[in-house]
Amino acid sequence: DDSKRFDNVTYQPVHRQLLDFKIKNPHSIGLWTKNAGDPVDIRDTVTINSDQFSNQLLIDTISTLDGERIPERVVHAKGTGAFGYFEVTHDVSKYTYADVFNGVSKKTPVVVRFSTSLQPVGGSDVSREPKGLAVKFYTEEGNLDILCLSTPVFQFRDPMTVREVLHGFKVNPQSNIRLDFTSAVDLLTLRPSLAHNAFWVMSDFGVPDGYRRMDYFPIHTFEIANKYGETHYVRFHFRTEQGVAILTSVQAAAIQAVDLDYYNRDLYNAIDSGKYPSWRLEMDVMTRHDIQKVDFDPFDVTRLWKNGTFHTVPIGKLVLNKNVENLFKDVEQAAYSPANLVPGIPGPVDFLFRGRRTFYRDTQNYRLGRNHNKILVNMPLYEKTYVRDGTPPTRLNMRNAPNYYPNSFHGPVPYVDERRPLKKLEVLENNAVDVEPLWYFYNHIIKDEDQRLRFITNVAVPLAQVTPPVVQRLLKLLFLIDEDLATRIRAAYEVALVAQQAATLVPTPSIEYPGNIPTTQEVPKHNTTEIPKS
Ligand code: HEM
Repeated sequence: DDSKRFDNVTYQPVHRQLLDFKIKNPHSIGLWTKNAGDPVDIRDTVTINSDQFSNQLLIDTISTLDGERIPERVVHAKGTGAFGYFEVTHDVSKYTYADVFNGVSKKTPVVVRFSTSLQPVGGSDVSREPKGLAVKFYTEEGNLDILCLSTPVFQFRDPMTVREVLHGFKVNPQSNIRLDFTSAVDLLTLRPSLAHNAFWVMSDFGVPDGYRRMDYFPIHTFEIANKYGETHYVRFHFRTEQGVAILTSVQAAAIQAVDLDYYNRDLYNAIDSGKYPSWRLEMDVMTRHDIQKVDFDPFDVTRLWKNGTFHTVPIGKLVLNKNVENLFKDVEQAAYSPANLVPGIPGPVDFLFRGRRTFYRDTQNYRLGRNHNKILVNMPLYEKTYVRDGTPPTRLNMRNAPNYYPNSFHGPVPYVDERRPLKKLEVLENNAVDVEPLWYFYNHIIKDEDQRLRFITNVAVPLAQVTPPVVQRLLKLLFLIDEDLATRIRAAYEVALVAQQAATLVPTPSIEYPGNIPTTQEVPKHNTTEIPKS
């Protein structure tokens, strides 16, 4: 028995997935059927020398294979997921009446998706870019989706900028080069709000050592409300209980050369071995009064809140204890939307968030179809709507219930949420770019000379690929931020240019094959030596 033979061999859980299946299912899981359910005859599984047009198995096989791909996510395309729960550890009822965060020790099931942000589906996990965590809480009051990045600041405040960033930072339309640094730096210097997030990404924080080893931030300032209708303004943070760990660019390059799935592997192995990763969820809180007094815009997603203006409140714990069963079912078809909020969490009020309310629905309608909330992984615990028909899955389509509202025939009815805040906050945002957070990052968030040196090298090395006028514009921007930073990057850039030139002088040490690739086979010559007559 195979499963016994491998008992003493140590495989990583990712390598023994099939063996684990076999151990769980000591016999075949059943008869193989065609797509409509009729059993497959073994003679139809081979088609050579047969009437292929009469072979429904062949037709089913090829036509479904042809349709296997759906559009990949326009961002955050590469990712993986897991199941788990969220447990409330502290009483936060004075801040929010959201059921999911009320009642110490209450557990809510979750499905999460971790992602890289700019990689295509088959890309590299240890690429230098923000990483994502999306959490879907299946609460009693509907799905709450909280989407986070590994950087505590975002790139821009105006949703209009998003397409330019994805075009400028993803693949070049002619050269097919992923992350063309000329377009990235060009855009960044013309839209300097992007620089703060870029500083985080180019620093040690840009390549964490696995999805388990980083903190995650929803970034936006959320409005939350308690049962008296009082509001607070909060920034949530998921703090890793595995400890923050980073990879240097050199380490990441070495890993990337052999393993594009380094993060996926680490997460799967950890969960499968019972080392369940967890994060503490906490929130930095300001009152309505506080936000009017501070000397910075607390809704600005491109900057951090200043110490002394808020207090931090622990909420609970996110624990992941189950690997997904099927990547397509549980991860690819998952539709996380920041607009999926619940009573007690009215949500962010800034302009970027308002944009995001529409984008995710729209992109998921395109990617998964208009009924994407009826796909298994996205289905809320309870749902009764007046939505009907459309592209499958429609599930029971509300059976024979009335399909218009209002009606006098006992269709679903709305409720009155008396706790809902009466006043709506209107926020106006400034379009100016403040370089102070960038100065602060370089001088205070970067803690020591080693970190500073790695940051400078990470910025300077790719600059050698960028056209000189664009580099000059970047150096000007850096001078506005901090003279020491700009001087050191300029010096490191000059070294990088020389190193790049030197690299072109050294021939690539590839191995030559003599002649063309053979496309015919030599007839082996037989030994014609005559056998001596005895
Ligand atoms: C204008 C701003 C933004 C736009 C237009 C945008 C757009 C998108 C789109 C189109 C997707 C793919 C969704 C899908 O196909 O299912 C996505 C995914 C994601 N976004 Fe954003 N995004 C923006 C800002 C942000 C911000 C501020 C955060 C976090 C603080 C964020 C976090 C994420 C995450 C974590 C995912 C991956 C979701 C998943 O795992 O399925 N995004 N975003």
